[in-house]
Amino acid sequence: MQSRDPLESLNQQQREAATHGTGESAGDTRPLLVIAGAGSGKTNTLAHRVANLIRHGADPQRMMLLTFSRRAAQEMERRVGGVLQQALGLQGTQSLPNLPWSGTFHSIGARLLREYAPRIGLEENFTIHDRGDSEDLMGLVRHEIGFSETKKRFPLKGTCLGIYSRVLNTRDPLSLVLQNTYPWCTQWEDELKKLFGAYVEAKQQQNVLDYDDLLAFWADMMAEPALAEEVGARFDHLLVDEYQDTNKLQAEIILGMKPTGQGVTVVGDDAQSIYSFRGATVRNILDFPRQFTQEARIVTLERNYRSTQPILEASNAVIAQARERHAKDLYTDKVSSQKAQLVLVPDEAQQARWVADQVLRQREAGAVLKSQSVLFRASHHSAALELELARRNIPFVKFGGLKFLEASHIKDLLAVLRFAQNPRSRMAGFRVAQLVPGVGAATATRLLDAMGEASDPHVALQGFEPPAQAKEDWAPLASLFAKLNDAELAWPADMELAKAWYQPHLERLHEDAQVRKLDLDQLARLAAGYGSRERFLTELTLDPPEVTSDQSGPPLRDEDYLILSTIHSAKGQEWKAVHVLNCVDGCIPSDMATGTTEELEEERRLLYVAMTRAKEQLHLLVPQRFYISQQASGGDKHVYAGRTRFISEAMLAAFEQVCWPDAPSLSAASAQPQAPVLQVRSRARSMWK
Ligand SMILES: Nc1ncnc2c1ncn2[C@@H]1O[C@H](COP(=O)(O)OP(=O)(O)OP(=O)(O)O)[C@@H](O)[C@H]1O
Repeated sequence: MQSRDPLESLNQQQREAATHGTGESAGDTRPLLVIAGAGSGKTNTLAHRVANLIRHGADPQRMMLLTFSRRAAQEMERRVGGVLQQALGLQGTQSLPNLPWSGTFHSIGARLLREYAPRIGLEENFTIHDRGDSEDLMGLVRHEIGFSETKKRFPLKGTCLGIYSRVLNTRDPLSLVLQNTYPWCTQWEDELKKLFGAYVEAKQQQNVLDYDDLLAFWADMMAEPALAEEVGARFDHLLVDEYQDTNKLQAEIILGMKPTGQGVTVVGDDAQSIYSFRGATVRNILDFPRQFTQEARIVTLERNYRSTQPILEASNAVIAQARERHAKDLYTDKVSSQKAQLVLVPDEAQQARWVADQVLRQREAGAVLKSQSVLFRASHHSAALELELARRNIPFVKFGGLKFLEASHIKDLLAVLRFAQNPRSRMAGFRVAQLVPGVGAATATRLLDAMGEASDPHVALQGFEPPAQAKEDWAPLASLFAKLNDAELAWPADMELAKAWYQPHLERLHEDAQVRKLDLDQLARLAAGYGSRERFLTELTLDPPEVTSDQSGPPLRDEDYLILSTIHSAKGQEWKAVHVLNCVDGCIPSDMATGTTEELEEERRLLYVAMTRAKEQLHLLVPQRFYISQQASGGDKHVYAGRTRFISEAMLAAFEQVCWPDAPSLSAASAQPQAPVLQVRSRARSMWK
C-alpha cells in the first residue's frame, strides 16, 4: 500500500501546529500553545501532531499525553493510530506504536507516585479513594472529632471535602478559599483546619490517597529540582489537551518537568473554560505564553468545521461579550438559511413535550436519535424530560451531572453491597446504618465499634440492639444482611435483595424517586455483567460508568438512542441537532453562580460551549414559568423566568424566535391561567415553622 501525506487533510494553521519543531522548523524549541476555537479540529490536530512527531523519530515511550478523561485518552490513541496507519501505509493487522504514558493527570500521577514511592516517603501499595470514599472518610473523621454534633450546623461532609480539595488544587490559603467560595463557612476556619489535619492523618494511617493527593504529591515531587529533572528527562514531549480546564497544580507540574518549555505542547480554548468549580483556572491558558524560560509560539485555529454559519454567528455573538480572552474570529463556509432558534414555551412540562416532539420529527426526517442531543446546565433539569421520554418510549442515555457513582441513591445501594462484602468497612457501614430512620451517627458508631471488636462481625450485627424508635425498621436490615451473608447466595441475587430493601427508603428520601429508580435498575443491569460481588465492586471503582438513566436497558452499540447530557459532559462532542434546556436566568447563569464576575463569565462560556456543539440545528428553550426544586425550605416554588442575560436584545437578530404553543400573546400575564396566585402548600407548612 502506498503511503500518503498524512497532513494533506489539514488546513494551514492545523499544519503549522502539527509540524512545529519538526522538518523545516526543526530548530524551533519553543513551547507551543494551540488556541483552538470551538469545532476547529483541535483533537484532529493534536492527533496529527503526535503522529507527525513519531514519524520524525520521536519515541512513543518518551511522550506524555495528558487528557481530560480516560475516554479522551483512548480516543486520542485511536486517532493517532489511524493517522500513522495511513501515513506509514500499514495494513490493519500490522501493529502500531502505543502510547504507554497517555491518560488523565490523575492516572499518570498515580503511576509515577507508585514508581517513586520509596523516594518520596510513600508506601508503594497505597490504594486510591474515589470521591465517594473520600467524602465518607471526611464524614467519619468529622464525626469522630465531634463536629457533627455542634449546635450551629457545621458544614456537611461534601462541603468539607469541596473546601479541602479547592485549597489543594488552587494552592490558595484556606481563609481565601472560604472568603471567595464558601463565605457561609468562614466562621468555621479553625475547626476546618483541625478537621483537615485529622483527615490527612486518617488517610495516612489507612495508606490511602485521594484524587487530590495524586496531583498534589506529583506537584510536590516536581518542586524538588533533582526529582523534577529526573522525571522531566524521561519524556521528550509533553502534550496536554483541554488545557483551559487545568488548575494551578497541573500548571506547576508541567513547568516543573519542563522549565524551558522545550517539548511542551498545550491545546485549548479559553472561551470554553468551564471547570473553575474544580479549581481550574482560565489564567493557565492566558498566562502560558510567558511562563517558561522561552516564550511560547502561539498558533490559532480559527476555521470552524462543525457548525453552519448562522449557528456560529449566534455563538460568536454570545462569546464576544466575554471580558478577557485570546482574540480569535471563528469562521466557517457552511452556509445555511436556518438560524439558531429561541423557543419560548410556557413551562418545563411543555418544554419536555416540545423537545420530545421535535426529536421525533427530526427522526422522521432522517436524523437518527444519536445525532441529536439535549443539553442542560444541571443534572436535575432533565427530570421532566426523562419522564416524558420514558412515557413515549424514546430511548435515551444520560451523561454527566452527578457522576453515576456519586449520586446518593447509587452510593446508598453500593454501600449496602460493600458492607456485605467487607463488614469491617466503616465508611460503608456508617452510611448504611443511617439509612434506617431513627439511627444517627452515634448509633452507627456504636454498631461499627461492636462489629470491629467482635470476632465475627456478622454475629455482632445480628445481635445489635438499635434504639427503640429504630427497632421496627432495623429488623429488615438485619434480615437483609443475614441473607447477603449466605454462602449459597449467587450473584447478582444480592443486588435484587439490596434493591428491594432500599426501595421504601428511596421513596422516603427522594421526591424524584421514580427517576432515581431508573438509575438503580441500570445499576442492576450493569451488575449482571460481572461474575461476583467482589469483581463488580472493584471494577466499578476503577472504571466508573458515566451513564445514568436510560429507558430501555443498556443500549447496544447499534441501538439508537437520544443523548441527554449536562453541558459539562458535552465537552468535545458534536451533534447534528442540539436542544438546550432552560435558557433562562437562574439556570444559565445558574443562580448558584452569580456571585462574582468570574463565575458569571464562566456561565457565559458554558452557554457558548453548549451552542457550539451543534452542527446544523440549534434550539435554545426558554420556559417562562420555571419550577424550582432545590430550595432550602424543601417546598414547591415557581418563578417567572427571563431569557438568559447572555442573549441581549441586540443579539436577537441572530436568532429565529418561536412561540409554542403558537399563541402570540403567550408572554402576556393573561396567557398564564395556571400561574399560582397563592402557594397554599407552603403556607400550610409555614404554619408550623
Ligand atoms: N482539516 C479538516 N478538514 C475537514 N474537517 C475537519 C478538519 N479538521 C477538523 N474537522 C472536523 O471538524 C469537526 C470538529 O473537530 P474536533 O472535534 O477535532 O474539534 P475541536 O476543536 O476539538 O472542537 P471543540 O473544542 O469545540 O470540542 C469534526 O467533525 C472534524 O472531523
